[in-house]
Amino acid sequence: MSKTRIAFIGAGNMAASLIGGLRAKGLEAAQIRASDPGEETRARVSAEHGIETFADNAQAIEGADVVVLAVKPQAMKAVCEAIRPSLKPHQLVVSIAAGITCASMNNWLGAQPIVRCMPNTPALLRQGVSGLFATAQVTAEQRQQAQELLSAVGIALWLNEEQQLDAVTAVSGSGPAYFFLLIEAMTAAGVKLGLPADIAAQLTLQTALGAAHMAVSSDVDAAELRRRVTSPAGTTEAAIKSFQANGFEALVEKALGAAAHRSAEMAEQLGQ
Ligand SMILES: NC(=O)C1=CN([C@@H]2O[C@H](COP(=O)(O)OP(=O)(O)OC[C@H]3O[C@@H](n4cnc5c(N)ncnc54)[C@H](OP(=O)(O)O)[C@@H]3O)[C@@H](O)[C@H]2O)C=CC1
Ligand SMILES: O=C(O)[C@@H]1CCC=N1
Repeated sequence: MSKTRIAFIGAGNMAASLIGGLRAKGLEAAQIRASDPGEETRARVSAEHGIETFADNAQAIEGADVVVLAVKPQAMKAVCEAIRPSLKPHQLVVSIAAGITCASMNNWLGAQPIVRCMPNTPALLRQGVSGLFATAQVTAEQRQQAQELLSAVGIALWLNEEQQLDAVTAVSGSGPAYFFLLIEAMTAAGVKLGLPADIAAQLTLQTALGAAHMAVSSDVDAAELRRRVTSPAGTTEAAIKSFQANGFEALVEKALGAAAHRSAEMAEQLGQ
């Protein structure tokens, strides 16, 4: 990765997180370029990361080893078709767009080596996790380049089946939003139980942080950690029983199913 040149098409939230991670990992500013139609976006990314930015996608990809497609799924077809004449066969295309298949991208781009992946927003703090899938055209060196790109902002996990990216999107791509929803709901419940809002928020946030640290660093699983909090006939048991009587696990399964279904549906709707 030390000499790899990377071009980002789209310089929004996820691209900025990835660029920040790469710069923190020691990539030179000159190795990274980005293009975006927004003048303010370009100025912000340039100022924050010292990289060159372009309004023209074709200019950004000139000389790049890796081209990262970081635009909204709805913009992918037009972006791919527009850059097709400028791409060289050896350039690796890495897509982070939700619900856009490699087959669709190959239709729009031609027979380009493609890695499709699904990162998440904690990438901003280099605490992200990504699932990655490579097409058959991707060389071992390009696989390594994609691995290093995504592991600059967290953990990178390879998948053997592209379809599994729908599940990755449901679990970790969208996942931060579920934890934020739980934080919102616990804070609101704490307030209803009589706590000042700032105290309820601090209690909830530090509990989320502490629990996540424990779950990551402990040598026992989450079920055992939960058991250790749950005293027989105590307060936790009362809460867990209430969650489960109201179908908590089924609710989570249904919600993640809806996200995975939407990912597959987007592939159908946007992939033509
Ligand atoms: N946000 C998340 O949690 C995650 C997002 N993703 C995926 O990452 C991708 C980007 O998402 P995110 O960063 O949140 O979105 P953003 O909207 O923040 O970033 C996309 C950027 O692309 C720009 N853009 C639009 N059209 C073009 C074009 N033709 N050429 C170049 N740039 C263009 C947009 O400009 P403008 O705003 O002016 O249109 C915008 O600045 C999406 O495909 C999403 O599915 C993946 C994992 C997690
Ligand atoms: O909501 C979305 O579609 C994107 C993909 C995963 C997170 N955000």
